[in-house]
Amino acid sequence: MNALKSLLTPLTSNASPIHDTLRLVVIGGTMETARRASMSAWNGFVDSFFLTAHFSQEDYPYDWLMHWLSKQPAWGRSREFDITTRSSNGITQKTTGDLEDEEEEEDVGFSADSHRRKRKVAIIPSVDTTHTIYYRGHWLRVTRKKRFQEYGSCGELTISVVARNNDILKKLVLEAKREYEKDAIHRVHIFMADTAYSCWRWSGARQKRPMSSIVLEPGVKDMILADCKDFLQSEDWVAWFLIQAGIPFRRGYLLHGVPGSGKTSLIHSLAGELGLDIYVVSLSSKGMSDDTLAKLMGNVPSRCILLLEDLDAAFTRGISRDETSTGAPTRTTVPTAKEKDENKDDNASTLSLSGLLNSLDGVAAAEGRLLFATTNHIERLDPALSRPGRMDVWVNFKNATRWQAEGIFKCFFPAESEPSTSSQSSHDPLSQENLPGSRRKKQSMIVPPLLETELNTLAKRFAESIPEEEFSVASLQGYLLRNKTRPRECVQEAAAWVIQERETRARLKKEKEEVSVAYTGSRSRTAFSLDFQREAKEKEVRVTVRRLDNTTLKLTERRRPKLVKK
Ligand SMILES: Nc1ncnc2c1ncn2[C@@H]1O[C@H](COP(=O)(O)OP(=O)(O)OP(=O)(O)O)[C@@H](O)[C@H]1O
Repeated sequence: MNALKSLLTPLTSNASPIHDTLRLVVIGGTMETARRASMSAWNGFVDSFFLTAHFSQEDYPYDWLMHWLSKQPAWGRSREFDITTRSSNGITQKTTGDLEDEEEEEDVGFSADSHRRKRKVAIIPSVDTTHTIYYRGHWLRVTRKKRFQEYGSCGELTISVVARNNDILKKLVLEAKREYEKDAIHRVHIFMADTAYSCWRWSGARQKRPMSSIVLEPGVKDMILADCKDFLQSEDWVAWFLIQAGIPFRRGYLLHGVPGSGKTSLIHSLAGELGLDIYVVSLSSKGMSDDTLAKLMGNVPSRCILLLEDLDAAFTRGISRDETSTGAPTRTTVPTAKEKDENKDDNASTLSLSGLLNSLDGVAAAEGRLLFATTNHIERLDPALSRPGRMDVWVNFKNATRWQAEGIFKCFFPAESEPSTSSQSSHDPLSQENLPGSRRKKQSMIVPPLLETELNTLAKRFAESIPEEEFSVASLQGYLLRNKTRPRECVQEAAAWVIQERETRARLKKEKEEVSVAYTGSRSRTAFSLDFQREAKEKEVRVTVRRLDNTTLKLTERRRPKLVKK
């Protein structure tokens, strides 16, 4: 205080306007500094009572909390908000009833106007706005933020609460998790490998597909499902014992066979049945390398399905293998820095087979996850990759048998129970009982339900028109989809469709052969022209040398190269 007085005395002794102004500046500045200091001290004091939790969009708890918040009325009453049709987690954010209408639900597509996909609209409070929500006797301060990173922005949620310890935040997270899982029970989450940053990106949540909608030869589905369940239910001590004994605790399934036979569909269906997320890696994707794959494998959660898609495509894109290798994982074929540099330009996959085997066999792989690999060309796979221990269960997917044709027909048309029989849910996944509300209503409006006896007869007749193992289930599904409102006509026209399909295939095959011949011809012409250019270049060099040699001889001859057709 004395110091302030001594500072002000020279000013007060002189009453000129300049001095008055200076005096005001000094007093004002001092007061503002004091105010700021006291405010920050107060904030610091108040903040010392707050517990704050941060949730990053890159991790699951963020999704749980966003889902929980979307159900809080205070969150929906925000006065500054974003309107979006995208939900961060595949589970629609329910913030307000104003923009929602049960009839407006996203339609998956069985109605005549299914091309007009309707979207749900959600309201999410804008970033950097703070909301106060009352929860179990505490006031939560919730703020949504955006954090900028090297590869784009990432959402963040901050929740502060005045409490003695973090019990209340733990309760909140657990409750949010439970609610999220309850609502996500009908969905399978899919994560795709991002090779650029060696991490997993959430790519969407799909509606679970009932196992009954996958039509495979009797026993196949049950066998795989039982095997997966058996593996997942292994007691922890079994896993521990096996790992200690050096025995790999993992299970690999190789699904191979013709395209469109249900390999991917079966995996999605199994994921739904087992309540697992799917992590998908395409080994031939750009930028895939041994290191990237190892990092990705290390970041897969222990309970999930890891799907290696189109295993054979990775080979055609140049997975290399040391010829002397025995199949045991080694690092000998890891591309050198020079090789990597050469590949950098086209960003191609530099994954080696040894790198792949290392990743599959590595420590991170032995955590009880299910590995599924699919291929259309099993003959192209290295035996080391598909040997038992890496791929324990092999399933061959063939073109549709008559039995499958009958099954897929029944999946397509709704069945109505016979008046006399008790109401019984048919195995049909699209049957009235198995469809969600609005979709069930719409389908029964456009497809008149068939009595079960008629459906069985039609399905049998349809199967009789389909040749054994000639068409994929996907192509039969395409035909049924085109006729989804006319089951009877669909059966009558099936034989004609088969003939038409055969003709189309023959025509396409012929066209392909012609293109291939033309391509081979043009390639040989190109090869010839390249040979010519190379030879011309060599001659030119020789002539140039001669010129240099003959400078004194004054020889300036330039010969044309001879054309040699190889
Ligand atoms: N066995 C099946 N049961 C039911 N639907 C099937 C079956 N096979 C194929 N489909 C249908 O055909 C379509 C393609 O199937 P899917 O993608 O599972 O085949 P895929 O064998 O994985 O093919 P690709 O090898 O080309 O990846 C899907 O819409 C699926 O519903």
